[in-house]
Amino acid sequence: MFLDVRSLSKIYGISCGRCLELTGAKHNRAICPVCKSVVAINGVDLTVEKNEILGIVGESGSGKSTLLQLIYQDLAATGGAVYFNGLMDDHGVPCNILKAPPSMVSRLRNKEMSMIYQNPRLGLNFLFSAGGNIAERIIGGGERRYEKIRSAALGYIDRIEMESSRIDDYPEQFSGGQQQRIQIAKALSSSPSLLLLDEPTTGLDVSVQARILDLIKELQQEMGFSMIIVSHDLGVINHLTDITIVMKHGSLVEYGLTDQVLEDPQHPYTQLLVSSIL
Ligand SMILES: Nc1ncnc2c1ncn2[C@@H]1O[C@H](COP(=O)(O)OP(=O)(O)OP(=O)(O)O)[C@@H](O)[C@H]1O
Repeated sequence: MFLDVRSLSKIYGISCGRCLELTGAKHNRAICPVCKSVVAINGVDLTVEKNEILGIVGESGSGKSTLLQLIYQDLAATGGAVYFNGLMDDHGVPCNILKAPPSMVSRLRNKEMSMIYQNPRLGLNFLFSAGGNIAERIIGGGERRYEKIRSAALGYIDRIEMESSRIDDYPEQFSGGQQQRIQIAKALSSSPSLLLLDEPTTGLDVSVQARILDLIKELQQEMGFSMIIVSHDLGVINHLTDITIVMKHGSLVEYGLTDQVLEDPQHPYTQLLVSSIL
């Protein structure tokens, strides 16, 4: 198994010890009735295989972004485990990366996993040029030779269909769609095996959205990484993903092949979501 997430939880607040059992989709609430903590993620289990694309949908506040941030370790989890790409600890036991030493976590974040955020300001350093942003990640992945870094950065600029003459321009000088493409180039420049995308095209013009989604799909097929994508848009989920999970109040209410989830939704929330686009 490439990515194995087990009983993952994130609680904001003091937590009384009963928060997980008293919240989630089955109780139709994310706020613990005893201590009022917010349970953003409640015992989530999921797996992703190599080259597989998992989609996450769910209403606003259901925990989609938090789930990605826990896997990428932008946020610290309250409980649970994440196993990644067969990584073992010093004793030859599968390594829960949530408890891995900082050196391993930084290697995972700088090389093995990449995140593309809805807001380019979270994924790009606006004080660096487009090329500088890509170079930063290539250097983080271990490359130190200037010529190699520059030519790799130019290669990625070309791959996202941008003029090479713009490599020294700053993020501020690009449109929203171009900034997202630079984020994609930066994220992929370390050749990650897992790409996490949090609403990467929300807020962009529909034609720009379509081109960026096609680009992501092409690059995924070419480079063969696994992907987890959060989207409000079932069209995006249908176009890109193999497997879909549906979240509500921090827990999974549906989990299956995307075709099945969209054609024959089982949970009332998913039925509502699907019927709203028909
Ligand atoms: N710092 C925080 N303190 C308290 N609660 C938080 C904090 N950050 C997030 N939450 C809560 O965690 C829950 C999950 O938030 P999250 O951003 O993951 O939802 P989402 O499904 O991505 O929503 P959206 O689709 O609106 O982006 C929400 O109830 C949110 O209010």
